[in-house]
This record gives sequence, C-alpha cells and structure tokens, in this order.
Amino acid sequence: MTPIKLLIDAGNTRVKTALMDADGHIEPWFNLPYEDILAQQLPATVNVCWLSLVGGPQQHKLLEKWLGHKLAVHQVESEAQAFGVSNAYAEPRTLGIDRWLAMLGAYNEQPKATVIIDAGTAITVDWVTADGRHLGGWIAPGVDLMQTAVTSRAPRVFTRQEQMWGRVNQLGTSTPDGLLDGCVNMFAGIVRQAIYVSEVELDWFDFRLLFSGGSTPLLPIELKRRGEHRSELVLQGLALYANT
Ligand SMILES: Nc1ncnc2c1ncn2[C@@H]1O[C@H](COP(=O)(O)OP(=O)(O)O)[C@@H](O)[C@H]1O
Ligand SMILES: CC(C)(COP(=O)(O)O)[C@@H](O)C(=O)NCCC(=O)O
Ligand SMILES: [K+]
Repeated sequence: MTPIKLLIDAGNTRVKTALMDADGHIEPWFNLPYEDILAQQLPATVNVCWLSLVGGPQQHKLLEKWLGHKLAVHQVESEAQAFGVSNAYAEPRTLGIDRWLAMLGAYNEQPKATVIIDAGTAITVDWVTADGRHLGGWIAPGVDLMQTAVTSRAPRVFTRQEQMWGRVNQLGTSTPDGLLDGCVNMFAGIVRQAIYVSEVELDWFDFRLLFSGGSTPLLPIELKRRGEHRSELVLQGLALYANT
C-alpha cells in the first residue's frame, strides 16, 4: 500500500498508529510509549494526519515535535452525534475522544448492542444500544494506577517489577503479590459487574463485549472468552473521519 494518511490514537501512556491509503484501507503501524515515537520515520508519502488525543500538553508537545510541520493535523473532538451514534453526555465534547471513536468504530462495524471495556491508563466502560444510542459509561483507575494509588499513600506497601500475567484468581502471600492480585482482580471485577449490569439492569441478552487497551491480557480466560479483544477500535473510529 502507498500510505497517504496517518491515524494516531494518543492515549495517556502509549501512542497507537495506523496508515491509510488512497482507497481507505488501513494497516496498523506501531504501538509505543511516548518516549519512543521520535525514532519512528514517517513515510514520505503521508501528508495528512487524524489525531485522537487524550493526553495533556506534554504529550501534545511530543507529538508536535515528531510530526514537525510536515503534516496537516486534524484533531478530532467528541460530538453530539456522528456516524449513527449519539453521545449520552449533556456536554458531548467532554466525553473522552478515545471513548467516542471506539464506539463509532465498533458500531459502524456491526450495529448491535455493545459494551466496550478499554483498560489502559484508566479503565473505561461504555454502553451503546443496537440503534446507536450511547447510554453512558464508567471511568475507573487502570491496573497500574490502582497500584500507584496505594503505594503513594501507604509507605509499607510496595510493588516488585514482575509479570502481571496469570495473577487473576490468585491469593497473594506477600505485599507486592497481594497488591498486584488485588488490583488485577479489581479489573476482573469491573468486567463482571459490566456484564451483570448489561444482563440484569439493561435486560440485554444478545450483545457484543469488546475489550481494548494494554491491560486486556490480564483478564482470566473465562472472561476473555465472553468477548473479543479489539485494540484497534479507536483507529477504526478515526478512519471514519479520515474517509469523509
Ligand atoms: N507492552 C506492554 N507491556 C506491559 N504493559 C503494557 C504494555 N502495553 C500496555 N501495557 C499496560 O497497559 C497500559 C497502557 O495501555 P494503553 O491501552 O496503551 O493505554 P493508554 O491508551 O491509556 O495510553 C499500561 O499502563 C500498562 O499497564
Ligand atoms: C477516561 C480517559 C482518561 C481514558 O484515557 P486512557 O486510559 O485511554 O488513556 C479519557 O477518555 C479522558 O480523558 N476522558 C475525558 C473524560 C470523560 O470521558 O468523561
Ligand atoms: K482507557
């Protein structure tokens, strides 16, 4: 493919990108922490970029430094409605652009009742009905943040740099294991609660459960099997805007 457009999903921790050609085909490019993006060489054929940014001024500055003045940048904002989806927020622009785009990406792929759980820096959960109504959602700390929240206020609690995988359903027998297991299980718990609310409160019996974000692999297999791992939803939403 000859890429002409760059799509950027700039989270609070990592930057995910894709390239789009003149026919609207997209191909994933990289998923890197901010400090590593400057080393990435932009393809010479790319002249325009579509940006989803939830990070602050520091992250914005890094992106500007990377892109230089070579590209026209379209920064997308959440809207009251677009591409068949209506935003539940009374102030639509205050909904995280990553959450908005993930809903557009999912709904335009399959217009069906959908729950999207994005577990990155924060964990967000959003509900969209089969007719494209966003009902609202949740914002909770991500797994790393949960651990930092405890260690920053309790001097005797500490973490060890170690693999987080496979910790769900474990009972910790040391401080770092107990903290890790507690936080990973908090994540599993919010997923179970989201399923409960969908089935019992909303009476949904046939819905898509989509997982995205860097912490998805921490979920136990029985929860992963209830849904699909779809980390490119924000980029798919951006592609809708880039194709207009
Ligand atoms: N390659 C990786 N190795 C270890 N942890 C990762 C990796 N990628 C993502 N994570 C975890 O996921 C989080 C970032 O996921 P991501 O969905 O990219 O977040 P955001 O959109 O907030 O930038 C990190 O805080 C970390 O917990
Ligand atoms: C909730 C978020 C911090 C999630 O960001 P992420 O974890 O993907 O980096 C982001 O979507 C955001 O800043 N939202 C604005 C507030 C809102 O959605 O209501
Ligand atoms: K998130």
